[in-house]
Amino acid sequence: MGIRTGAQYIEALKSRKPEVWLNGKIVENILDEPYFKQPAQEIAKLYDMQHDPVYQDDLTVVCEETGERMATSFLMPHNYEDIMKRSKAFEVVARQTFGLMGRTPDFLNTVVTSLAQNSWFLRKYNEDWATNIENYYKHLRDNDIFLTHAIVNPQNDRSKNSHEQADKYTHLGVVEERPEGIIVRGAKMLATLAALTDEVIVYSFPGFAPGDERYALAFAVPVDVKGLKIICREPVQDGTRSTFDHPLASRYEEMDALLVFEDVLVPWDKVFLYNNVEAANLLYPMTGIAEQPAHQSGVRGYIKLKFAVEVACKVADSIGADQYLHVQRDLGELIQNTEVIRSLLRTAEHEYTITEYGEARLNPVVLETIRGMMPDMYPRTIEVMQTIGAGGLLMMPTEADFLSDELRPTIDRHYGGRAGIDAEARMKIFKLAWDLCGEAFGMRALQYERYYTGDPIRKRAIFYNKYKKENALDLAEAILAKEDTIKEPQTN
Ligand SMILES: Cc1cc2nc3c(=O)[nH]c(=O)nc-3n(C[C@H](O)[C@H](O)[C@H](O)COP(=O)(O)OP(=O)(O)OC[C@H]3O[C@@H](n4cnc5c(N)ncnc54)[C@H](O)[C@@H]3O)c2cc1C
Ligand SMILES: Nc1c(O)cccc1C(=O)O
Repeated sequence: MGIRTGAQYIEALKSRKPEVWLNGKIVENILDEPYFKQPAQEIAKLYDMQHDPVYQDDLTVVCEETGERMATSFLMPHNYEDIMKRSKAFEVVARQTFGLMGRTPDFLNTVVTSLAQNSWFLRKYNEDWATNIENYYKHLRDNDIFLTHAIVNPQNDRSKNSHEQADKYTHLGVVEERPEGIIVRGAKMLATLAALTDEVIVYSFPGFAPGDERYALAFAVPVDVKGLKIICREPVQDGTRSTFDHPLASRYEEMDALLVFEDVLVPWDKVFLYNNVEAANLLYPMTGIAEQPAHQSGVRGYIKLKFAVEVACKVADSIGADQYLHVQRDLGELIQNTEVIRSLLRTAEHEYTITEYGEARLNPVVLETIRGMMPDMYPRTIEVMQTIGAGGLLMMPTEADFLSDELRPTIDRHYGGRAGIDAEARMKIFKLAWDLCGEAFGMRALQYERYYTGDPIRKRAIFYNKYKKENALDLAEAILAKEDTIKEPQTN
């Protein structure tokens, strides 16, 4: 089939009936539901862009195996050129949604591409797991499937491992083996966009202990598989809000969901890992899924940060507040933050290495530095936006007010900004800002940057411990040892 169009993506959505729960009811038709309509169109647009001559050479490449075009995010990176092709594709996608949709198809394409490129790891444990992930990659690539994922156990009792929870199947685990596959039961979170995807892949971040064998698994199923409940969180928009009043929330809602598997059959050929605590703990660090998706996340996060910083600058400029020294200082800080992330991305890409299996990987220390800094930089941007917009963020007439002939002259008189910024121009900027820094939509977007890659506190601690192990702190050691000449660092 090759690359899909937006219409083909929408047709596939229509052809399925996943069990999606929203506000206490099962959604009969996803696309009739106002909450999902616009976000589905945003995804469809990305599929259409793959066919647009303006974007096609960035978003797609010709697959060496099939001779057909495939999404660039399915390209297995072998050299710097591949890295930069992927980087450009990530950026083109991110710009279309201002980085606000984190789980566009390219994200999980990179996850599965990385797993398949590193199937040697699974093959060490089980030949079938390796073959299964290789075939699954081809299935996604050749049919341009949109995937969601659920890799975290729900927060039931974080002080206990999965096998110690109150119920054996609070967390997702295997109930029994059958000739045709495994039966799985229990919950996983936090499947972003699940209702709008074709299939779901399940695996886990490390953290399994002996006794957790039944929970140590990885597999994929269609989202409409029998027994799968997709329970959506409360929406941040109702699908009918004005695009004037909520330019972002009305378009880029990425609905998150808890997935509850009630005795779902996973066929053997879709099982990628099972009943093996060691393999489950090593999957993340050994298969490139700690690095390759971080490239997409880094590029997307950079675009989102840059966008939010630009909005903060517009807010300040529109009311003349950027004439004040402290506002200039804060905005200067935000702009420098975006430059730090941009520079780190280029460094991570430039300082790539080739693994013994021929995979090109970005510098992991630099990637992890981006992941460590974004949970501080993005909230800081939002904080600055809130403090510059101040009370004005709450003093905004609605689109309906603007449309009132009686009220409009008053609005025009009292809601304008500095010279040259009329009421409508200022309100458009402030409404954009409020979607980012006040609305539930913006708070979810902030929570995403804090947590999408895991708990930032533990991630920084892991980073420190690994850094300490791998670096000799040789400058400090040299002075402590009173060396006359300082040795040059070893390069590898
Ligand atoms: C908007 C959004 C979208 C997301 N999308 C997806 C998605 O599509 N797919 C997906 O699989 N995941 C997704 N994630 C989930 C994400 O992977 C998790 O939120 C993330 O891994 C953090 O885990 P947690 O939320 O369970 O927090 P927890 O790990 O429960 O942490 C909660 C608090 O408890 C502390 N804590 C908990 N356990 C420990 C411990 N062992 N040691 C020390 N401190 C501890 C933490 O420091 C933290 O302060 C998304 C998250 C968000 C916010
Ligand atoms: N956040 C991630 C995810 O959801 C899947 C795979 C990798 C990551 C990551 O940030 O490393």
